[in-house]
Amino acid sequence: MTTAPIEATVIPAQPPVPIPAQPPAPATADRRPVLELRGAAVRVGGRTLWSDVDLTVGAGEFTAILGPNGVGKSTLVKLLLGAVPAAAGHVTAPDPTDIGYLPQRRSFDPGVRIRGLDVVRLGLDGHRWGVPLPGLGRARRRAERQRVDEVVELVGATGYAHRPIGQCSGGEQQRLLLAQALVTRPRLLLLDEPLDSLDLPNQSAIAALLGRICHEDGVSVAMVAHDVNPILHHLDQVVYLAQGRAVAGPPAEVITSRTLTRLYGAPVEVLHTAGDRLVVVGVPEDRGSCGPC
Ligand SMILES: Nc1ncnc2c1ncn2[C@@H]1O[C@H](COP(=O)(O)OP(=O)(O)OP(=O)(O)O)[C@@H](O)[C@H]1O
Repeated sequence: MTTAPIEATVIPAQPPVPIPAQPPAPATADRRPVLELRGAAVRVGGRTLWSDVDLTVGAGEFTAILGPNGVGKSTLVKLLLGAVPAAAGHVTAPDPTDIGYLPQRRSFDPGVRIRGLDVVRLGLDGHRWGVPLPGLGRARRRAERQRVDEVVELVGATGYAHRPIGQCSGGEQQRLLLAQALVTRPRLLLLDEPLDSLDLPNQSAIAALLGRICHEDGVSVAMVAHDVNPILHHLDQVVYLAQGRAVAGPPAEVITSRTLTRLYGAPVEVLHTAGDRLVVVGVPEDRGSCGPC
């Protein structure tokens, strides 16, 4: 039996991160799902990680991908990127050029001299998933510079974006990589544990920023998280993977003793601590787990 690290902590209020003006939303918003899984399954290394997964994410929805270590959360992200094939079922996701992706635990060696600004710009012209802004020559370069500055300001990284990224802290690097994922104005942001190297105030600030990107700018966000609490109040839904299956829905319906007990097939208790934070107690060891969850 292990305890999921969904701890109680008081998070100080953060100044709002400014969001630059975005193009106005179309009068007739597209109501089709941005991504959809129906009866989906994945296999890696000859083993089925999970199967029968149903998930629908609409435009501007914030979804957390939760579950114990090794259950296949990152593999779900790779499936949505088209980097891993579905072993069964149907998967609908945007074209990779319409997805912003922040991989798990990416960090730069202290000796890396490339500036933060240039790392962000790689999202436009050098990154695997990046596409150039329309236009040619000087006008295009000006538009790119403007967009890079805009997105660096959006993530609150203006103060250190001119420094070599190797000399930025883990949290600063994480903000610059988030800017890189956002720079092409993707329809879908796929983030693999983006709050990992951040302290609690920064977790709170990035969670609020992601909430605004979803709900004000209409970008869909699907984010792998080990601790749901920093993002809980911004989420529209969670998909909780365990024991080779998944349950998806609003957090208040999924992160409950009843739902998680059914999913794990063993008694699991969800506690509400001071500050309305959630702690999941009694999670059984998952056979595919790399450690306690
Ligand atoms: N290419 C591969 N070949 C064989 N096994 C793989 C491959 N990729 C992933 N796995 C295994 O699949 C399982 C799921 O991996 P994945 O990274 O998706 O888990 P996760 O839920 O994101 O884990 P964590 O929370 O620890 O990051 C793990 O046991 C991992 O070792």
